[in-house]
Order: sequence, then structure tokens, then C-alpha cells
Amino acid sequence: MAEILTAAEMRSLEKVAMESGRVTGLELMERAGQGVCDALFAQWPALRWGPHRAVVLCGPGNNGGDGFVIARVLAERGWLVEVCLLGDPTSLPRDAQANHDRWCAAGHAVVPLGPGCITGAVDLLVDALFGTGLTRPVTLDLAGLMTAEAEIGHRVAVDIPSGLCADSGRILGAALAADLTVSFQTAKRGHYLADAGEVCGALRVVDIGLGPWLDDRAAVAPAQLIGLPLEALAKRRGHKFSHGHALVLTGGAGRTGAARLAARGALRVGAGLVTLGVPPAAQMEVAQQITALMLRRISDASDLSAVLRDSRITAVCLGPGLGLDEGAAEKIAAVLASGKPVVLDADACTLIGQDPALFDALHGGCVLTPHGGEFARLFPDVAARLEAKPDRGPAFSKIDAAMQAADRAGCCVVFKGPDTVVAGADGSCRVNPPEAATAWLATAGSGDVLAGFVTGLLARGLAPVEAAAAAVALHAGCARRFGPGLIAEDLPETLPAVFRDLGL
Ligand SMILES: NC(=O)C1=CN([C@@H]2O[C@H](COP(=O)(O)OP(=O)(O)OC[C@H]3O[C@@H](n4cnc5c(N)ncnc54)[C@H](OP(=O)(O)O)[C@@H]3O)[C@@H](O)[C@H]2O)[C@@H](O)CC1
Ligand SMILES: [K+]
Repeated sequence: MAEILTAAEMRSLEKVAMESGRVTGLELMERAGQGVCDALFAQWPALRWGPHRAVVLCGPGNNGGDGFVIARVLAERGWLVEVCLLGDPTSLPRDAQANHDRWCAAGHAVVPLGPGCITGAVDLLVDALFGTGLTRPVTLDLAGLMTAEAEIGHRVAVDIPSGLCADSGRILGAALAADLTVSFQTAKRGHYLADAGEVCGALRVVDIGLGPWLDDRAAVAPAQLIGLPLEALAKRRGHKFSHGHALVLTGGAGRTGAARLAARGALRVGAGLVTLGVPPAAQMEVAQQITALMLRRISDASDLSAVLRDSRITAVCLGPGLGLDEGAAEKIAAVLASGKPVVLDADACTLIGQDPALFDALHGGCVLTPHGGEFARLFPDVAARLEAKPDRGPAFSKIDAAMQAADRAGCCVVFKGPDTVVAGADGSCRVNPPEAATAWLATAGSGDVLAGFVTGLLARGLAPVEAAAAAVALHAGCARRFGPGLIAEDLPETLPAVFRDLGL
């Protein structure tokens, strides 16, 4: 798994490295600037050959300093490079100042950044205005920097597109969109959240030699990109009961499809047995639809409590199509009282949001899987903070929101969306990077299958955060594997191919 850092974590990493005396800020800046050039030549090999024209926009901090290094490297290759600087050159921080002075000492000019400073045919626009030091919304007229005649070939953002908050991925005021973003040492949280997909373009991360300090556990960030626990996913020998038994509760007649999807997902992800718990009125409907799944009549909460006394049932799923009546709330209370690992999805999230007693009954074996609307019902104040327009950076992020939610609920929270975040009550956090290929997951029933995947993995004995993170990754993997036209039913059916691709 790869760490994704906040701006503050990156700063402290840099500080520890510099304090070791083994590297200077100027050396890091040189590696950063050189790394951007290497990355852009790898991305656009045509730029490697022959002189081209570049405009480098430098800001008032060290991001601007990287810009001066890039300008120098390109000029040394014979490029025609124009540098536009925002602010007063004498106020630049020390290392940026040094690179500014070096640029000027080589006889190059620096023009003030302002309206119309980018004009004509520009092969490469380098955005080195703001990086991890963005402290407030951008009020600069970014679009106005270009004249109507300006034609930009390629746009590269240094570290992060200017105006995008490195912690939250939210645009503060305005942002300069890039075709390629080159970041340093590790990606930042903001590259994967909220508005990032609209402005980052392709993302490359270059090594600037901070690895030894990143490995120092004290410097490691709690947020990581989701990876797959292949060892845990492989099925070991044993009979069906050694792979767990999941119980998925359906809603009433006419509302059983969602739970059936979840149950199919739980079975495909490897639970040994999956039983659908069905109210009597829906029994016929469900019986006509299932084969490998088992069916158990469960009329009410006391029936459910009796079923849950069976120690072979190792995980429960409730929520998909469950309904919002009193009986549904009683079933949630019964499952929570059993202490069994449980996925609480859809209607269960809504009911728990309405009832403080249910919320208080959540425990470490629970996984809440809210989408944005359900999250707002469960954690209204946290959601309101996330919704509010940010007036300073770093802004409150979806990761912050999910971590606060998990801490308050005392259980794992899967905050769904294109940038799904899985947070644990232990303060750990994992993010699933949004991808164009997974946009097809925005389809009815897709969340039910995800709930089923989590349930199946819980039933198999994975810990809640592991189960949730693996399920999210497999869900995305199915969408990627199936491609356009995906509907929810395809997800469980594509899982075997995804497993095969993983070498299971
Ligand atoms: N960490 C590392 O390991 C390495 C870091 N490196 C590089 O350093 C970058 C971070 O540098 P940084 O900290 O100097 O911040 P940066 O983004 O240049 O901006 C700060 C300046 O912008 C200003 N400002 C802020 N918002 C504004 C707004 N809306 N509108 C106008 N002004 C605004 C802000 O003003 P202030 O808030 O101080 O008033 C301050 O003057 C990082 O992204 C990477 O590229 C690499 O060189 C090597 C290794
Ligand atoms: K930038």
C-alpha cells in the first residue's frame, strides 16, 4: 500500500530529512525540478527532441522555486523559456530565491505575472504557482493570464495543480487544470479526492530521495491507497463452514432484489454459505429466484435473535431494501446486540442516523457503508463541514470526514463515492483512487453488491477495515474488468475473472 500525505506531513518529512544533515532544501528542489522534466519527457517524448517554447509560471513560494529549476533545465536543452513571477522576487523563500538568482545570473529575464502574460503558441505551460502551501482561495484571474491568441500544447502542474488543495482535493477559488501533474516522493491526499479528477490529468510521482525518512515509522501517514490483501483472499483448504456463513436479510415482498444482489456478492467473494433471511410474505418471491443461496424464514427481531445464536453464522448484512419501519429498526438492534460482524448499508444507515440508541450500540465489528446522503443522516455536522465552501487551505477533506465519523461511531466507515474512503476506528484510513473506468459503478444496485462483498469477506474472517478495503478494491476491479455497459448483476459475475487476473 502507498502512503498518501498531507501538506503538513510532507513538510515534516522534508524537515526531518534536512535536519539529518544528509540533504539540503536546495538539493531537494533541484531533484524536484529535474524530476518534473524527466516525467514530462517520459509523458511526451516528442518534447525531448528539438527546442520548444515554454512559459513557466512561478509563485511566491518553493513551488515557484521548482519552477525556476525547470526553466533552467529546459533552457539548458536549448528551449525558449519565459518565466512569469507572481509577487516580489526579494520576498521569495531562500531556496527559491537562490534558483531565481541563478536564472537571472544566466542572463534570463523574469516578467511579472499578470493578465495576458501567456500568449502565442506555447508547447509547454509549467504551473509552479502554488503547491502544498496553498493557504487561501485563489483570487487571481487564472483564465485572464492567457490572451485570446494563446495556444497551449501541454500543461504540466508542479506537485499539484495550483488552486487545488493538497489535503482535500477541493478547488480553492480557482485552479489551473493540467494534462500531467508531477508530485514528489509520494502522492498527496488531494490528488485522489473531490475535484482532483477534473484538474490533475495524469499523475506521476518522482522519487526525490526522501524514502529513508518516509520509512521511519514516525513519519508515516495514516492514509494509504487501497491495496488488495491477496494472501487473505486466497481460499485455503477446508469445507464450506471453514469459509464462514453469511446471513443477508431481505426486505418485504417486492423489495428483495437488493438483498439478493448482496447475497450473490457475498457468495462470489468466497463465503462458504450464504443464507437469505426472509420475512414470510416475501418467501415465495425469494425462493423462485435463488439456487446456491439458502433461505430462512425470519419474521421479526426475536426470530432473528434466535437465528443469530447459531455460532456458525459469522457475518450479517442488513440494509439493502430493508425498509424504514419499526420492525427494521428492531432487527438492527437485534443484530447489534448479537455482537456479530455486520454490514449496515442503505436503510440501516438511515435508521441508525435517526435513532441515538442504535448509534450507541455500534461496535468494532460493524461496517457502515453510507453514500453521501446517508453519511449526512448519520453524521450531519461532519457532512455540513465537508459541504461548506472552504475559505482557507488546507481544507477539510473527505478523509477527515470519514476518520471523524469512524472515531465517533467506534467502527469502520466506508464513505462511498467516486473517491471511496474506508476509515477505521483505530485511526487508519484507505482511499480508492477514482478512475474513469469505474464510473460505470454509478448504477442501481451497485452499492448492494459492495455490501455483499464486505459481508462475504467478514464472514471469511477478515477484520472489518481489511474486509471493507478489499471489497471496495474488488468492486472497482469488477467495473474495470467488465467495462462500459456494466449493471449491478454483472459485478458478482465478473469477480471470478478479477480473482483469476490477480492470480488467486
Ligand atoms: N516539502 C518538500 O519536501 C518539498 C517541497 N517542494 C516544493 O515546495 C512546495 C511547497 O512550498 P511552500 O511551502 O513554499 O508553498 P507554495 O505552495 O510554494 O506556496 C506558498 C506561497 O504562496 C502564497 N499563497 C498561498 N495561497 C495563496 C493564494 N491563494 N493566493 C496568493 N498567494 C498564496 C503563500 O503566501 P502566505 O500564505 O505565506 O501569505 C506563500 O507565499 C511544494 O509544493 C513543492 O513544489 C520541493 O521543492 C522539494 C521538496
Ligand atoms: K503547482
